[in-house]
Amino acid sequence: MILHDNNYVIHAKNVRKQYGHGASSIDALLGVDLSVEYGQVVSILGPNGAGKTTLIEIIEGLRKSDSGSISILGQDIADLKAVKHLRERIGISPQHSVLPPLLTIEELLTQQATFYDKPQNIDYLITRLGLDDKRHFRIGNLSGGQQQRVTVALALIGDPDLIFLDEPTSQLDPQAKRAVWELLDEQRKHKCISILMTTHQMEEAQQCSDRVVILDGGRVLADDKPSGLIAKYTPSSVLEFVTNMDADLHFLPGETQKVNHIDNTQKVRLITDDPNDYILKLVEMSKKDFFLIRDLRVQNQSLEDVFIQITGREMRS
Ligand SMILES: Nc1ncnc2c1ncn2[C@@H]1O[C@H](COP(=O)(O)OP(=O)(O)OP(=O)(O)O)[C@@H](O)[C@H]1O
Repeated sequence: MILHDNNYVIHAKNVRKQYGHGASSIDALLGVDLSVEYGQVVSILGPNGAGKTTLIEIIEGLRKSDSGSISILGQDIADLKAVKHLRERIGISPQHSVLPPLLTIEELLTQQATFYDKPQNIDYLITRLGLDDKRHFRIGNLSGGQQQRVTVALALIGDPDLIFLDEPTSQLDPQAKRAVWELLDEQRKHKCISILMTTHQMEEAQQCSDRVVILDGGRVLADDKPSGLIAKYTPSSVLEFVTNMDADLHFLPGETQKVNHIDNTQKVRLITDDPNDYILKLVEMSKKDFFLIRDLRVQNQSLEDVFIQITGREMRS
């Protein structure tokens, strides 16, 4: 089946993949649908073994699916002739890549740039990825995190329209992660690039994506904007404050948690759909009697909570 859906830069339908045969076979993908609109960043979020790399590499054309149909940039990937000319428009940062250990960063990027008509500026990529002081280092002498940033540079060097990133920041410290995401954001602002990435970092998926696809056991369990997932699966907020031990808290529901502190105060924690109602009441109470309120805060639930809600377990388990 040929898909030419102009709204989607990626359109995958009913993708299936089994590894091996018989009793020891593994169903890695059990009929996955996934679409990415032009200009979107979509994250595939899931625990180890969920099928993320299998899915992204099938879409990239690096692995073969057993069945299903996939189009990228409007071309059916089964049509090898048609997709050949798309190579220049696609950038790939694989999870495991073998880089030439004897070349320096500058030599590798300069060499790769010659494969493209309009490559990006090498100095710009090196600087924005925080690799200035390593540009003349051989790749084999770089740390895992530095090599990972080189892989991101290689994905961007051809100035692609569509980028695939398989766990692009898994080995990076917070500062390097920020550098990668600021660079990708900058690229998005100036060009209409689309990104499909895999991650098992909730925070990254929540902050960086227009949409999150939660994959587990080879199935898509949820697919929505991060805020949409949180609103759908965890509508409640957490209200927390510290108050004196003898504060009159009769207006709070029975399931409110209270933890005593040694300084004669208690931390109160309440899950509620209407934190504002309780905040107004607390303000009112604090005016009447001796009623301390300190460290009052309302926290929205996170994608971590969504994952637990959907799968019944934490990501790391
Ligand atoms: N080449 C392969 N041969 C056999 N089984 C494989 C192969 N590649 C992956 N699998 C199996 O398929 C399932 C999905 O693996 P995949 O690597 O796609 O998951 P993942 O979500 O990317 O995991 P991780 O977060 O650990 O990278 C796993 O059970 C894995 O063991």
